[in-house]
Amino acid sequence: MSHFKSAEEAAAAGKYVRTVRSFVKREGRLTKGQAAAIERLWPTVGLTLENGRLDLAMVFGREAPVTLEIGFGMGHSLVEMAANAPERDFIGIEVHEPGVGACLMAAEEAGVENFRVFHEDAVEVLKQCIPDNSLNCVQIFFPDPWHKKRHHKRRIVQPEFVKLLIQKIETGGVIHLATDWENYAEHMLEVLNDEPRLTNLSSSGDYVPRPENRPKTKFERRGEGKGHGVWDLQFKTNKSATLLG
Ligand SMILES: C[S@@+](CC[C@H](N)C(=O)[O-])C[C@H]1O[C@@H](n2cnc3c(N)ncnc32)[C@H](O)[C@@H]1O
Repeated sequence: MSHFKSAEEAAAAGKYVRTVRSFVKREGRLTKGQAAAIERLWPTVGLTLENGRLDLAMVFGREAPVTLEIGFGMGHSLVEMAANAPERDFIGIEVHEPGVGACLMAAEEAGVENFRVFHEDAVEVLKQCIPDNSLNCVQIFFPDPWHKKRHHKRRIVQPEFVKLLIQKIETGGVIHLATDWENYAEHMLEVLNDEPRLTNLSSSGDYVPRPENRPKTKFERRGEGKGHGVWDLQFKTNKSATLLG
C-alpha cells in the first residue's frame, strides 16, 4: 500500500503513478453570475479534500439519509432532488468549475440548503472524505460514455470503483446509474452484476423503468433529440453476502 494520499502527492514526491481519469480538465470560463454565486455560497456549502474524513451529522447539523451525486454537470438534478426531498441531505461532486457555479446559482434561486458540494475528482473524495457505510444512495447520471473502445478504460463505472462505492454505502443503500449510451449501459450491467454484494432492483434482471424522482437534465434531452434511448440501473447493497460467499 502506498502511503501517498493521492496520485498527485505521489507524483510530487517523484513516484511514477499511472492514473486513468474519467475526465479531462476542460477550460471553461465562469459567468459573472456563477463566480458571484461561488463567492457567496462557497463558505457555507463548499467542501474540499482538506476537510478530510467528514462527520456527516456535523456537516449537515442533523442525522438524515445522504445521497451522493457524482458528476452533477450543471447541478439540475442535484438541486431539484434536494428541493423535492427536504428530509434527505445531498452531496454533489463535479470537476468542471462552471458546473459548480451553475449549481450554486440554481440552489440559491431555489432556496435549497440541504446540500454540500465538492469541486474535486470523485474518486479522491470517496477515498479521503466519505466515511465507510455512510451513504444511503449514490447516483451517477449520464457519466461520460467514452465512446471509443480504446477509451473504455476511462469510464468511471469499473469493478474497482464499484467496490469503493459499496464500501461507502450503508447496507440496503442504492446505486442508481443512468446512461443514454447502450454499450455503456451493458458495461454497467455487467460490472454491477458481477458484484455479489449487490442485488439488482430490476424485476426483469436488467434495467428499471425511469424512476419518477430523477429529473430530466439537458444531457438527457439532448440524447432524446438524437434518438438515443435511456437506461436506468438500480442495485441495492447487501453486504451480508460477503459473509455467505
Ligand atoms: C456527461 S456529463 C453529465 C452531467 C449531468 N450528470 C447530466 O446528466 O447532465 C458528465 C459529468 O461528469 C463529470 N465528471 C467526470 N468524471 C468525474 C469525476 N471523477 N469526478 C467528478 N466529476 C466527474 C464531468 O465533468 C461532467 O460534467
